[in-house]
Amino acid sequence: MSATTIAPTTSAARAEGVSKFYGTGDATVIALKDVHVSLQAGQFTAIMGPSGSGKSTLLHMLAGLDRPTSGEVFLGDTRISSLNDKALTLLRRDQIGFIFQSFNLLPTMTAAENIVLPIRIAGRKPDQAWVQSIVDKLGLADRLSHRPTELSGGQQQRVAAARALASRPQIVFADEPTGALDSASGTELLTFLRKAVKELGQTVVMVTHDPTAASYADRVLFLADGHVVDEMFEPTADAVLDFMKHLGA
Ligand SMILES: Nc1ncnc2c1ncn2[C@@H]1O[C@H](COP(=O)(O)OP(=O)(O)OP(=O)(O)O)[C@@H](O)[C@H]1O
Repeated sequence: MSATTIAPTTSAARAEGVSKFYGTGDATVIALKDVHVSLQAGQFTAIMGPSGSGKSTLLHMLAGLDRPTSGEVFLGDTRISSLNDKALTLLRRDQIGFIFQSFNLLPTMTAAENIVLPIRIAGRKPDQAWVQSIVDKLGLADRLSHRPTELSGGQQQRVAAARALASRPQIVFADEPTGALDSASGTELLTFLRKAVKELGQTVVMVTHDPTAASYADRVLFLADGHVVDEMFEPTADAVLDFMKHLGA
């Protein structure tokens, strides 16, 4: 009988017994309750669930944008829930990429300047070959000298995606990244995120309402009432939609 080899897996981020309460007394809202989850490095994970189920709260906890009421959050081997504010700010700047629904580009800067801004702020030099490969994959090469107002929403979000990946972060968090995009621009962005994971070895975690967007992921986590209630690997849009109907979304 041959021995079974279990492939080693590395956790890019994990939550251990994470709860998050907002408010006090009768007004307390339980946004997350005892969540245990581990997100694999080199995977594309989508977080789905009905409105108010805790998706953004979980993303904010994992990304060190907010602190849990109880429980622990790790980025790789670093216990981020016990870092002070300054250390957490540096960790976010140096090791995490963010893509938000609203792009958050600086209007006075060109696309090229926006893309490398976090690296410049950190006092480092961009890896030009890496940045160029990201820009090429995103089809932004002929837009680099444009300012955000001279770009479409889809192009602005692709600049935001380039900025998120420019420093080769340990993990990229995307909160509803296609929420403000038309479907063609959304597809372009999702195709890029898929390639960033498959071809560039990046790790992406995305909150979305859209089953089609979730189908680009390797794994979907389903939240309901502040709990992770299920997960799906190699999701299809139809399977995700069916599951969301069960959750009453
Ligand atoms: N800063 C806050 N203060 C008070 N309650 C909050 C705060 N942030 C979130 N909540 C509450 O926590 C719960 C979870 O919110 P969260 O935004 O994480 O859900 P979500 O699944 O991302 O929702 P949506 O899909 O509508 O964006 C909700 O009941 C929400 O009203």
